[in-house]
Amino acid sequence: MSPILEVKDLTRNFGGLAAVSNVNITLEEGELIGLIGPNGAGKTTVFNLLTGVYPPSSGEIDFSPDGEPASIAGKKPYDICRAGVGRTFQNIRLFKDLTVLDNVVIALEQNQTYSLLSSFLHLPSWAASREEVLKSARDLLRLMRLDHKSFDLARNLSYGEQRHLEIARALATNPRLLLLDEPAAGMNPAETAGLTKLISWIRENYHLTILLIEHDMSLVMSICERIYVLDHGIVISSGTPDVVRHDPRVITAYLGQEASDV
Ligand SMILES: Nc1ncnc2c1ncn2[C@@H]1O[C@H](COP(=O)(O)OP(=O)(O)OP(=O)(O)O)[C@@H](O)[C@H]1O
Repeated sequence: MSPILEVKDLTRNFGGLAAVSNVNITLEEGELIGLIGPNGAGKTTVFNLLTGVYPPSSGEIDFSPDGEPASIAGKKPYDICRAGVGRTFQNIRLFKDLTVLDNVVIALEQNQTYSLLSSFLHLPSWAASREEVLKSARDLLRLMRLDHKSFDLARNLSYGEQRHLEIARALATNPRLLLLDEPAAGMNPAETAGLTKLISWIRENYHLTILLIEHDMSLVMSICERIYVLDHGIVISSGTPDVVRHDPRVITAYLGQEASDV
């Protein structure tokens, strides 16, 4: 059985800067893995390469949702999403002037196959599928504890709630691999503790593989089975939280930042 994701010698240059350099990452199906590193280490660039925001300068990305590896390097974001890679963003990206419910409905509808004509004519096939979409949207909002906010505008949610809504939207695309970019950013310790439990629960119940960028070390160390550490675009360490936490290269990389957190 192939790993669900195999990143091989992935490199991305911006002008003279190697933002990501010969990165190798392997994710087995069902794993919950952390990607950490100081500011500017290249973490979000890795996500942008995995989701087609940028093509790699070189290297390969094999995604195997059904055991058969297929290259997704350089593919368009929409195609990668349809293949089964969902993500959230460090800078929250919601339709802020739409309701919470509509934000999820739109994400769900990306996977719907009814024709434009049936939707225009409101045919029974469209109505049935619309009912299904609304039910799934409500289920996802309940799961993310946002059902009581369904008809609020997304812009009126708290920061933590907006992050929950982003996860609901990512789940709505029916991913096999979920990439979470700083899901706890801006949350208070109680919200972070709740989110930590929720991420584990989602992984189990949606049979997902999760790759997580996070600066909150308590979250990363408590739920990730393995961690990759990037610095200046290079993987400087990888292994269990215990191995990474005690790796002198990791401690050195974080010196000058909040190293004592690691
Ligand atoms: N589109 C771009 N054009 C030019 N440089 C870029 C671009 N995107 C990222 N970079 C540079 O690549 C390097 C890695 O950035 P990236 O955002 O991936 O780091 P990061 O580890 O996610 O940082 P942070 O933890 O601060 O979010 C940085 O030096 C950044 O300025």
